[in-house]
Amino acid sequence: MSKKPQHSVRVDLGDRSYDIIIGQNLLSRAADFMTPHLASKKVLIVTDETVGTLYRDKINLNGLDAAWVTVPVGEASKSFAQLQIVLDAMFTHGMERNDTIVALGGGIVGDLTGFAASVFKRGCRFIQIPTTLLAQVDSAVGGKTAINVPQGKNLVGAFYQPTLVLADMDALSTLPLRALKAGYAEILKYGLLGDAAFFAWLKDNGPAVIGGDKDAIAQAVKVSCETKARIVAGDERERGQRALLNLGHTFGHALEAEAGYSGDLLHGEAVSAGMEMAFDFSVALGLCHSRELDALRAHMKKTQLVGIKDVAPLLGKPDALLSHMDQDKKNENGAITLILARRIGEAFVQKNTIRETLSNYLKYLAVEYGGEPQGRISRS
Ligand SMILES: NC(=O)c1ccc[n+]([C@@H]2O[C@H](COP(=O)([O-])OP(=O)(O)OC[C@H]3O[C@@H](n4cnc5c(N)ncnc54)[C@H](O)[C@@H]3O)[C@@H](O)[C@H]2O)c1
Ligand SMILES: O=C(O)C(=O)C[C@@H](O)[C@H](O)[C@H](O)COP(=O)(O)O
Ligand SMILES: [Zn+2]
Repeated sequence: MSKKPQHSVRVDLGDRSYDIIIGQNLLSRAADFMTPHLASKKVLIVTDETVGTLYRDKINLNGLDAAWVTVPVGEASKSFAQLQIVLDAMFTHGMERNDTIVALGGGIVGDLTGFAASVFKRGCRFIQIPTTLLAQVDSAVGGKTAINVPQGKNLVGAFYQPTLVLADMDALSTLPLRALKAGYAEILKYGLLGDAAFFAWLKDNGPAVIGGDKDAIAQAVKVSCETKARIVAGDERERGQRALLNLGHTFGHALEAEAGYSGDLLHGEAVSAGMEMAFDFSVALGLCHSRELDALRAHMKKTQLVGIKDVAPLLGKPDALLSHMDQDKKNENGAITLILARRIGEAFVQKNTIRETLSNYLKYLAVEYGGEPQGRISRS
């Protein structure tokens, strides 16, 4: 048994409360951690091809009646087709409502598996074992589950909480730098939306997080999970403050749609560019001082995050971006809701965005950056 430090963060949701266990050497003890949360021995592990290859032999499932299903890598797996494959595997394994489906992988596996859990026999038990930085700090926590449809990102899904989250820091040692940076974007989000002191910490420690420093990563995961757990506990179904977690996402999801959900633009990359847009738009509206945007840009440069310039080829069609934003789940009465900022550490929910103003901003982006091959996101 490892003596290395281990944190536990509680997501307080009454009888659906659960713990996020953050530590090292957890996969090798997975059965021990999971067993108290199981009502039966039968589990189905959902993973993707990469994670399955790396971790199938490393996760300890001793004593459990475990079956596996593997989906292809990439955003295209958040689909009805892969949902059907996962559900078929659950039926084939003879699962009942009290049996447990386990997501072993990044946010794509987690979102798909959680949605399968929510609909299988009207809801079965569900455990998250996130293996990307993004999934450990964000997607495995809070119960948003979804697949994508042609109309847009995450538009078919459910709020459905896991009973346990096991975040093993050791899994991150195999993560490519690009995926670490994509996860870092969601960590940065917590500083930007409501925690200037955390942003200050990231200014000093962000490069270490991206560089793979285990202590820095553990601290960043802990603070991120604490923040997300607090926000979710206060507003599970995004009727108010939870929408702050969507900072950068209204723009970001539109960019992902324009990129065709291809590997050219990862979710975390779209979010970092989207957060820069949210601050830039806030400055343009006179809601935020330009020095805040400058500070964000300086940090994004230092940590080499994807920014507006990098997504230039996706900015050439402002009307298309606007129509993607029209499908956003935060919208009310036909008007777009955006998460904007007053300063670093203070974001707010802006309902009823004036359409013409947003359209003009997107047109400005198209003229200023659009179509120029300044960045590395390729035109597909
Ligand atoms: N539900 C939520 O609250 C929430 C929050 C944030 C993001 N998301 C969703 O999460 C998805 C993005 O998740 P992601 O960034 O984890 O992407 P991902 O699941 O595609 O994982 C990124 C890549 O890393 C690989 N990988 C995973 N773990 C690995 C490991 N330990 N070692 C080596 N390679 C590994 C995967 O195979 C994949 O190629 C998006 O669909 C996004 O919409 C959901
Ligand atoms: O948990 C939340 O709430 C979030 O918004 C977290 C986001 O990082 C995540 O990408 C989420 O899936 C986006 O939610 P959506 O409702 O815009 O699909
Ligand atoms: Zn996100």
